[in-house]
Amino acid sequence: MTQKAPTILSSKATTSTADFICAPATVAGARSAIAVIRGSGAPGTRGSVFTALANIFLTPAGKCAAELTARVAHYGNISDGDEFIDDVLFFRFDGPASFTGEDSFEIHCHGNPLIVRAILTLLYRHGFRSAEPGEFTRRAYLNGKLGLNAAQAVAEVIEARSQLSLKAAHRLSRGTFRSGLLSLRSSLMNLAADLNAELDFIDEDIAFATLDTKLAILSRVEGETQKLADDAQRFDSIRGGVNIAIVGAPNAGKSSLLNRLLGHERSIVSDIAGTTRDYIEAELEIQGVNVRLFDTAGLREDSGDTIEIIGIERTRELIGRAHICLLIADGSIAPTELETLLPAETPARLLVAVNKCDMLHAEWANRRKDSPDNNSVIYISALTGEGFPALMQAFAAITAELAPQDAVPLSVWQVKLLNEIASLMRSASNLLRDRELPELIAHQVTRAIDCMSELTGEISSEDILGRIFSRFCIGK
Ligand SMILES: Nc1nc2c(c(=O)[nH]1)N(C=O)[C@@H](CNc1ccc(C(=O)N[C@@H](CCC(=O)O)C(=O)O)cc1)CN2
Ligand SMILES: Nc1nc2c(ncn2[C@@H]2O[C@H](COP(=O)(O)OP(=O)(O)OP(=O)(O)O)[C@@H](O)[C@H]2O)c(=O)[nH]1
Ligand SMILES: [Mg+2]
Repeated sequence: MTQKAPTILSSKATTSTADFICAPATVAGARSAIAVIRGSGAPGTRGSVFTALANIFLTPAGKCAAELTARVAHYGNISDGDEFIDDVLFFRFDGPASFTGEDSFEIHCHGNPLIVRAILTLLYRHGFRSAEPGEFTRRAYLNGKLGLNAAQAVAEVIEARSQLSLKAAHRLSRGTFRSGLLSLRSSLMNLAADLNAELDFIDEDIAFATLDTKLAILSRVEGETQKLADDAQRFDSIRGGVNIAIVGAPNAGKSSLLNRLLGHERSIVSDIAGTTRDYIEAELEIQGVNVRLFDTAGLREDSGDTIEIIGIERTRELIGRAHICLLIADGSIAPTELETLLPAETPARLLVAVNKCDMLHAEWANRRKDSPDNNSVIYISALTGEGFPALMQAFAAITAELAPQDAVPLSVWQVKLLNEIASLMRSASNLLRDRELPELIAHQVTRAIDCMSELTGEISSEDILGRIFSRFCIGK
């Protein structure tokens, strides 16, 4: 499980890795059956984390942490001198066979914040300090227990709000992103070696790889890094959820639709046109995707009501932020031109649903006969639920396009590096075609190799580590 420890440029770490750290690993401040406190630290002149616990934890047989076997649950008491604090389960992990790679332990106590507080206070008095956010995972990374991408993925796994995000996080931790980049990097390294060799034999005019071979490598790296960057950006836009704005003429059944999707009466429904004034937001999961639904004020051009006009303005704003604009037509009345109600320029994908198909107007019925349900128009009834499976399928099809299948969650700095590599590849290709000096081309290639090492965490800096691990919660 252990890999080569990374190279960290600049050693200005904000916190010392020699410290003994501790933190709650479960939600702090909440009551639960059990709470977990973890601690970690490498042994040094003042002994190990286990000897530091000597006056805190004892088993009924009178054994202290330093005398216990690793990786076994030990029952015992935590006490502060004569004062009993809690009876707990204690786990000891001996470095390097631990999550952090250091000597570490877990205390599983009763899940009361008062007890957690008391145990932490006791640990602080016995040589531990509170861990920084992400410090356990940071240590695991520094000790070569996980790659940087896998460490990043830990935060994503905890943060994921949908199955979609969870899957993307798993892809990041499984290392396909990393191994893909390492393979691209090794082909660039071969290319750089060739270019440098050409430099050495420049007078003899020996080419080590043909121009086409070199261009093919550059183009492959460009294509793949650009795709990774684009996919990550597309994924990022729906990470917080896919926004679906339900819009349409007043009384079309927008609120009824929201309520049916949610399975409860969230929005007020009435036969009075203009019932919904301000938009209403609700969250749900559709086929593994986190969706934010917005029920909006009906759009009409001739409203004289000041509040309704403000509501309509807000609807238009919302459409501008939506991924999907679900336009609801009232199927019980003759079709009217609805698209004119929408803002002309919107990045949102348009999906039209004709509601009230349980009492379809003759003209709609004729249209339906001519062109039955298709990907752009779906007939539904918010009253009976007819057409909802087709609606769900249409949502799923659009989100599948919005969310690339093999995307991984990346940070802004990583997307920037990927874009930089792609652009270096383009300029290197141009230099090659212009028969420029190999050293100029080698320079671009070398820079791209460095970018790749940063992306996979082979090389890192305190700055990058700070950015990654500060996003974690304490205790992770
Ligand atoms: N109680 C508890 N549950 C947990 C964790 C934890 O730290 N404690 N984890 C923490 O995030 C996750 C599991 N991840 C872990 C990863 C590595 C090791 C570990 O001890 N690794 C050793 C031995 C591996 C082995 O036995 O093969 C090693 O890498 O050498 C432990 C947990 C999720 N569940
Ligand atoms: N028959 C039938 N009636 C429906 C259907 N959906 C909604 N209605 C009725 O249509 C009326 C308007 O429904 P709402 O959900 O309030 O419509 P809305 O689009 O939110 O209206 P505003 O908020 O005013 O813009 C109510 O009387 C609903 O009961 C449907 O599928 N079939
Ligand atoms: Mg409404």
